[in-house]
Amino acid sequence: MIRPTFVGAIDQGTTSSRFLIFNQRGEVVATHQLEFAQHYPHPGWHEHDPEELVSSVETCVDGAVVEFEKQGHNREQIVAVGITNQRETTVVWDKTTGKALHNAIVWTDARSQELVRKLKHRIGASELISRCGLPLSTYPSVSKLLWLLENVTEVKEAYERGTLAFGTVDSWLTYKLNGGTARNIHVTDPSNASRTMFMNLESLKYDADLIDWFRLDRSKINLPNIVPSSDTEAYGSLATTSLKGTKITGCLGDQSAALVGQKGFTAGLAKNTYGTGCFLLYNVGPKPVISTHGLLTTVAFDFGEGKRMYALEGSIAVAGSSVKFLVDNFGFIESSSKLSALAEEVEDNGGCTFVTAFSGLFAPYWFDDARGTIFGITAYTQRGHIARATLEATCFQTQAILRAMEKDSGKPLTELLVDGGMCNSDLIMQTQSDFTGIKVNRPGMRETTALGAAIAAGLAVGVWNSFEDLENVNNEGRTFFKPQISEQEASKKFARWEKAVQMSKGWLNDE
Ligand SMILES: Nc1ncnc2c1ncn2[C@@H]1O[C@H](COP(=O)(O)OP(=O)(O)O)[C@@H](O)[C@H]1O
Ligand SMILES: O=P(O)(O)OC[C@H](O)CO
Repeated sequence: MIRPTFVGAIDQGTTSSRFLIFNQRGEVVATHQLEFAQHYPHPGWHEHDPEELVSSVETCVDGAVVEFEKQGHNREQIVAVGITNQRETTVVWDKTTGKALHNAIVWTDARSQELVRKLKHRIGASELISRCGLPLSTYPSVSKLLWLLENVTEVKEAYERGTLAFGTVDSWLTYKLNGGTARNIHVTDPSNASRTMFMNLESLKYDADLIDWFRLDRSKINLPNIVPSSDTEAYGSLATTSLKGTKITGCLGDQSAALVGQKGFTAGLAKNTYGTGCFLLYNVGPKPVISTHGLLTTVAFDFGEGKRMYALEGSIAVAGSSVKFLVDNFGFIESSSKLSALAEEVEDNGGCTFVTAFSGLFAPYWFDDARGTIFGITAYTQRGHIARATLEATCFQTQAILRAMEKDSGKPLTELLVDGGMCNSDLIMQTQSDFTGIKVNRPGMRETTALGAAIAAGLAVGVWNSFEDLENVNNEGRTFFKPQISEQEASKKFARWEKAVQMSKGWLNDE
């Protein structure tokens, strides 16, 4: 009897780590998830403990394997593992000891604000985007690395010695899960490398001019080798956990993975993932398109010649984290899943608009001096109004991104594929459809990010041989949300949002 094969996916997100085991139909057969600590040492700072990221992943792998074997399967049926991860988050370690030299600086972290402002005055600053797809901001990894080099003695010393290793979370996990110094596997894929500002979007190689522009000495810093997102050798194999020996054959930044998991393989398809942040990726085809309206350009995935795609990206820094904020900081609700119920206690936002600019506003605004602001509070305001204004903030930013995307691509989008924690709320998805005036298409199986990583890994080892093999994967249980308000009403609401955005700008100017 031929035993079925399975693929594992490590999903290391901003709020939690997970390991999921998929069958060939793309169904989840076993899973384990673990939240880990968020560190906010100062306003605007956000860190993770790199060792905890690794141990949480290891615990998830072991937990899911136990569940898998309880079902009568054998761990050897898991033929490959893919990794997907929060992007930009920066880890530095010493390549001789394998020890992290600082906490990971998370993608949301705004501590490099001053440094970035100075860089913006350097000649050539405005041209960087045409080479690497990203504008200067606190968001990409480079600003975090430069801050570490300026402020942390151990990092500076390792740089001077030539032993400093830099990586995004995919590189760090691959390095550690391969056993660290024992194998010294230091790699990344183009979808992750395109978040650093070091990679040339056309060549998918490090760009010496970019590295020089940041005044970094390439000979003193160990950058991960950029290899395809799907590869049978480069990522090594698991040396720890109960899946010892299983090959890692896929790697994608989480937003790219979600696009792959939604089967957004062709130009014109777009997905929006409502996780801690919210990220809209629009597949623009095999050539990069540089935005002139506040969007980013990123490598969508690189599955080899003819299967390499780029995306325009609209990044929203705060989405699910605003819901978590109502839970953790204000105790408005006991858990995120209760947000919709609270919002449904009232009919509308009661005149409140919440600009959730906790660390400035990302696309398409890029205001680093804005901070979270609630407008329109009166004696009438109830908790339900704030809940509604909170969920609307993500939907309005998505609306702003779609408008920018239409201008850049020249084509209006007709359907938005959605996933991520917040998409579990019907109210949020209906609001999104109302605001944007387009159909929202939500899959039944919403672990699309992990599925994307599994697809990247599975394509390398022949679990699937082509995109056509995935035709029947994840089609079931879809829900469609269609606009229920007029275009005129949506525009009126949006104008109010834009006014609030402009009024939140400049809050930090005098600091
Ligand atoms: N039903 C829900 N309604 C609103 N927000 C939700 C709901 N379920 C989860 N969330 C939010 O989604 C986020 C988690 O989504 P997830 O996709 O797991 O994120 P990540 O990949 O960033 O770790 C949390 O910030 C949580 O507040
Ligand atoms: O953790 P998420 O899902 O919000 O994704 C984080 C992004 O990759 C940051 O760019």
